[in-house]
Order: sequence, then C-alpha cells, then structure tokens
Amino acid sequence: MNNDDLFICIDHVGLAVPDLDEAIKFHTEVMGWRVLHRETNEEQGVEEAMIGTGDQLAENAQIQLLAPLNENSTIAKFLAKNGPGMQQLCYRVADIDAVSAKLRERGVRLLYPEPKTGTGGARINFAHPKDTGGVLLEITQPVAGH
Ligand SMILES: C[C@@H](C(=O)O)C(=O)SCCNC(=O)CCNC(=O)[C@H](O)C(C)(C)COP(=O)(O)OP(=O)(O)OC[C@H]1O[C@@H](n2cnc3c(N)ncnc32)[C@H](O)[C@@H]1OP(=O)(O)O
Repeated sequence: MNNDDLFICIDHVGLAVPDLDEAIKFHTEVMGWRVLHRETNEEQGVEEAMIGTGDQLAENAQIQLLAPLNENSTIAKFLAKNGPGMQQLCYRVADIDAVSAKLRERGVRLLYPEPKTGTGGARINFAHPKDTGGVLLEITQPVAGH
C-alpha cells in the first residue's frame, strides 16, 4: 500500500478554550509560546489564534486556540460537553482533493462534500471521530506562506 501521498506532517493540535484572550495570555506568559496568527472564522463559528515558537521550521506543528463565536458554535457544544481541552488533531496535506478521495475510498467519512475555508484561507475538511478512533481529525491544505 503506497501512502507517500497522504499526510505531510501534523499541522496543528486544536484546543477548545472558553476565552481566547485569557488562553493567549496563559500560553504566551506562562508557556512561552508566541502568537503567529489570529483570525475570526464565521463559517466555523470560531475565534482562533495559532501559536508557536515564532521561529517555525517549515514542518513544525502549531497549537491552535479555538474559542466559540456564539452558542451555536461546535466549540461551544464541545466545551459544554467536555470542558476546555484538546478538540482536534490536524494533518497537513499537499492535495486535499486527492487525499479526500483516498480516505473516502478507505471508508473514512469526511464531514463536508467539498473542502471549506480554514486558517489563512486553507482548504479544510474533517474526518468523523467515529471513523478515526475517537479523534476529530482535520486535514488542511494551507495556502503557500501560511
Ligand atoms: C478554523 C478551522 C481550521 O483549523 O482551519 C477549525 O479547526 S474550526 C474548528 C471548529 N470546527 C469544527 O470542529 C468542525 C467539525 N466538527 C463538527 O462538525 C462537529 O464537532 C462534529 C465532529 C460533527 C461533532 O458534532 P455533533 O453535533 O455530532 O456532536 P456530538 O456531541 O453529538 O458528538 C457525536 C459523537 O462524536 C463525538 N465527538 C464530538 N466532537 C468530538 C471531538 N472534537 N473529538 C472527539 N470526539 C468528538 C462525541 O463524543 C459523540 O460521541 P458519542 O456518541 O460516543 O457520545
């Protein structure tokens, strides 16, 4: 089985947090990370910040802080059920259409029929946690430079 064309690396690990500013304060002032990027994604119902070392190597994973934009957000639902904590693991891919086709062929359900927009304009999709051993798995094809 040739899997060379599936995943490049872990892109990020997503943490659900109730308050983005408070989470940024903790992760920068206590944990020593730096904020690399911040944005609001209305479609996903999140306010997010990507944090890392500030001197990211090309394939160095980041931490994504995810706060709910409103009570309908998947993050609000996650927080109500589980409290703050790890919400997702995200693998980086070069060609999300090809990887999606291969995962579907292997019986993994993806949540969206076509990729949606994620961090920095990336094309993203999610595999259902029931098909991945209980982990919400995102796949992302970033825009070059992000
Ligand atoms: C900005 C972007 C980016 O990176 O670019 C983002 O990440 S945005 C990040 C926010 N957006 C997303 O997460 C979008 C994708 N997520 C979703 O659409 C949703 O969260 C689903 C994964 C479909 C779950 O929603 P649903 O309403 O079905 O929740 P539910 O509570 O009824 O859960 C159904 C079953 O899945 C499990 N489940 C739910 N969320 C889970 C999670 N994050 N990790 C592991 N398991 C999870 C529940 O425990 C439950 O299992 P039991 O039945 O055994 O109790």
